[in-house]
Amino acid sequence: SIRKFFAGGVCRTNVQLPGKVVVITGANTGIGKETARELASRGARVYIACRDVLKGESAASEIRVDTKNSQVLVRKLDLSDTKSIRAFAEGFLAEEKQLHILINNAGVMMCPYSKTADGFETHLGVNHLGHFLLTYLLLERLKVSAPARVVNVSSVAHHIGKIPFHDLQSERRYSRGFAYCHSKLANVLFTRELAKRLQGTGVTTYAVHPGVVRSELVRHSSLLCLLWRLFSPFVKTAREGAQTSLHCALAEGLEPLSGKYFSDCKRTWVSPRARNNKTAERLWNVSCELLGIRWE
Ligand SMILES: NC(=O)C1=CN([C@@H]2O[C@H](COP(=O)(O)OP(=O)(O)OC[C@H]3O[C@@H](n4cnc5c(N)ncnc54)[C@H](OP(=O)(O)O)[C@@H]3O)[C@@H](O)[C@H]2O)C=CC1
Ligand SMILES: CC1=C(/C=C/C(C)=C/C=C/C(C)=C/C=O)C(C)(C)CCC1
Repeated sequence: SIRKFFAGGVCRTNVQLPGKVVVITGANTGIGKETARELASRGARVYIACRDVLKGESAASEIRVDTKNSQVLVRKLDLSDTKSIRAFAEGFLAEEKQLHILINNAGVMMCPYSKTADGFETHLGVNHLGHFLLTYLLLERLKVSAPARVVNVSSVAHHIGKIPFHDLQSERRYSRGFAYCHSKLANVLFTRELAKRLQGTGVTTYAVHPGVVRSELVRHSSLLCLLWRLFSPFVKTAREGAQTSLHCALAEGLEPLSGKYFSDCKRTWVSPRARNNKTAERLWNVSCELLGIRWE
């Protein structure tokens, strides 16, 4: 019963997905892979968008066998390179007329200071800007497929994040823990602003905290690796961690809660900074400037 308590909320909807198209970033492992497995088992065509196609293929073949759904496809997407994001989107748009569910799941945590191919600090570049650009490029397909949903996997860590507009690339000061928290706050603010701009389109969006989950996310921190192992009965499995993403992607009647943040399959409070419309709008504008896009 202790395990059951820590396993958290469960996605209880029976919605089936024949004919539906799903893209999940970082679905070769961890929470993303389990999300992909469940959506494939419900009959969707699932695109595993990942930076390492070999790892993606190994996850996909396991899911195909497990779910008896042959429509699990792997495509290259490196969120640390806008050229790769554009190439992925171009390929996808040529291949698919519809997109019903986009799950922005991939993430990095506490990596040593580095920059993406476009000169963005890696947490900001991969966790926020990469998904921001991907969503922008796929948005028309989501709109024509409405009702459609965008799920952004954030974290409870957003509570200690803030958006350092004066030093967005952390060039003056870098803390790998805080850089992660800032990027997860950016996910919540992006969700909030996106929901506002998508009103009336039939596309809705949700931010998610999956729980504390056993996965490869802690790979850059030996302390967290140790903590995760020591407290393993209290840490969710990846399947348990996928439940809130699945709930936000599938549950009926969630549309009025577009832009909100969920944990354990329930709407949950966000930090005051994550409720600031001015910050959300400013982050939106700065993100467009950095990426060289016009997104009204
Ligand atoms: N685990 C936890 O306790 C928590 C996780 N989260 C969030 O959940 C999400 C999933 O994380 P989780 O499954 O735990 O972690 P994992 O590390 O197991 O999975 C992360 C995925 O993101 C991919 N990824 C990393 N960088 C890039 C990139 N540049 N381009 C494309 N894909 C990339 C990884 O690919 P590769 O395998 O090639 O490295 C991997 O597929 C993240 O957004 C994370 O912030 C939030 C709160 C807690
Ligand atoms: C205190 C404590 C824990 C540590 C929790 C931590 C450190 C959570 C970090 C969450 C992160 C990094 C989220 C990522 O987005 C455990 C191991 C659950 C066991 C119970 C006691």
